[in-house]
Amino acid sequence: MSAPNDHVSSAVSPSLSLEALTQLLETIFLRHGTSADVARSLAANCAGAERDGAHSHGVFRIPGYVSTLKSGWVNGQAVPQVEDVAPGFVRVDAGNGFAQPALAAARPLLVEKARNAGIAVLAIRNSHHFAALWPDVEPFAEEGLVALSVVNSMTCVVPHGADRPLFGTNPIAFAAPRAGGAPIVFDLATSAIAHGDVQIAARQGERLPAGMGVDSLGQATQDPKAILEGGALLPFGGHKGSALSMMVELLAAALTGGNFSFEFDWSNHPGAKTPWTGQLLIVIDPSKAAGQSFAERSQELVRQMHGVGLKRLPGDRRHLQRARSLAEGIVLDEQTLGQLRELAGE
Ligand SMILES: NC(=O)C1=CN([C@@H]2O[C@H](COP(=O)(O)OP(=O)(O)OC[C@H]3O[C@@H](n4cnc5c(N)ncnc54)[C@H](OP(=O)(O)O)[C@@H]3O)[C@@H](O)[C@H]2O)C=CC1
Ligand SMILES: O=C(O)C1=NCCCC1
Repeated sequence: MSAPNDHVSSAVSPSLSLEALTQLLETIFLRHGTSADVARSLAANCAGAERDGAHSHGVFRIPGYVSTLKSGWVNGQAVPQVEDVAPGFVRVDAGNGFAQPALAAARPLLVEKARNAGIAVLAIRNSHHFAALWPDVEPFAEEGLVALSVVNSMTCVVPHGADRPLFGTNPIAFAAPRAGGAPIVFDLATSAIAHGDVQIAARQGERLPAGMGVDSLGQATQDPKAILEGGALLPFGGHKGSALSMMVELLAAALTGGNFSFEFDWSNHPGAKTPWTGQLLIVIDPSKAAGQSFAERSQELVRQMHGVGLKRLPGDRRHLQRARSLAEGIVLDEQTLGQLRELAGE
């Protein structure tokens, strides 16, 4: 097992420690006009995704962040405005900035309210979310809380039974504490495949499994380029995923005051990639619930699932990859690392 090194190329593939990758990404964000707070927040998020092998939302996203910042579509210096509106409700206007700093700004108040009232809602609007959603919920479960979050994105998914795209890929993430183990966490796009994975498949010249999307004529296709160039994605699970995607539009946009996935127009900002929408979080303090300890019950459920033959829980793959990355370093190919260094001005 080799030790993680800091920006040192090896004969095989270069690997970076989490700290070195985070620092490199922070430099990129700062260099492209974000405030120090925003740079720190986005770099930690993106490096954490890469560490966990969440490649569709790791360093793959950096050129998109940079082109978006350059286009003027997003305010990298935005200071989120947190409003305490009710005993169980916090609102944030992200000021056309990124969603992660808005969550960070509202987090202490949200947790205080959830612990006092048993439940609290955070409604973020006027925000851009270009990342994986699990980093937004996992930390709540690590401190004993249950968290659910939804965010809508940009029109690229055809609602079940319709013939043109309207919804975003609209992920749902959930985290719950578990006694004696990592929290239970899942995070899934409500589309049959995340848009990022379609882009990666197109770049690598791979075909997609059947049932993921349609071409510009509405015909089923397994060609990722046909989906990206005038085509669209399908929801997962037909009418069921479509209903969940609709729910995400309602909660992340209508309830927060953010844009629906079809409402914003970025055509005057060439290079803009980040959806300008909203995000909702619901945080529950399970110590207020009836019965035995929630975390013990979570663990009992997992035990029973393993008892019926389950080998992999959602989150298991990430945790395995996390342990590997922390021990051996985060492996990036030469070309990607070179591109990151260039963006960092190194
Ligand atoms: N910001 C935005 O607007 C958007 C962000 N996204 C992000 O894209 C990412 C990828 O989404 P998606 O492609 O749907 O995710 P996946 O389909 O890869 O995984 C969805 C969930 O299922 C788990 N899982 C996958 N395979 C198995 C299995 N065989 N057995 C048990 N559990 C399994 C995963 O756990 P594990 O992670 O451990 O594999 C994960 O929690 C998400 O992080 C999402 O937030 C997507 C759309 C829009
Ligand atoms: O992968 C996706 O789908 C998306 N990720 C970031 C925001 C846009 C949609």
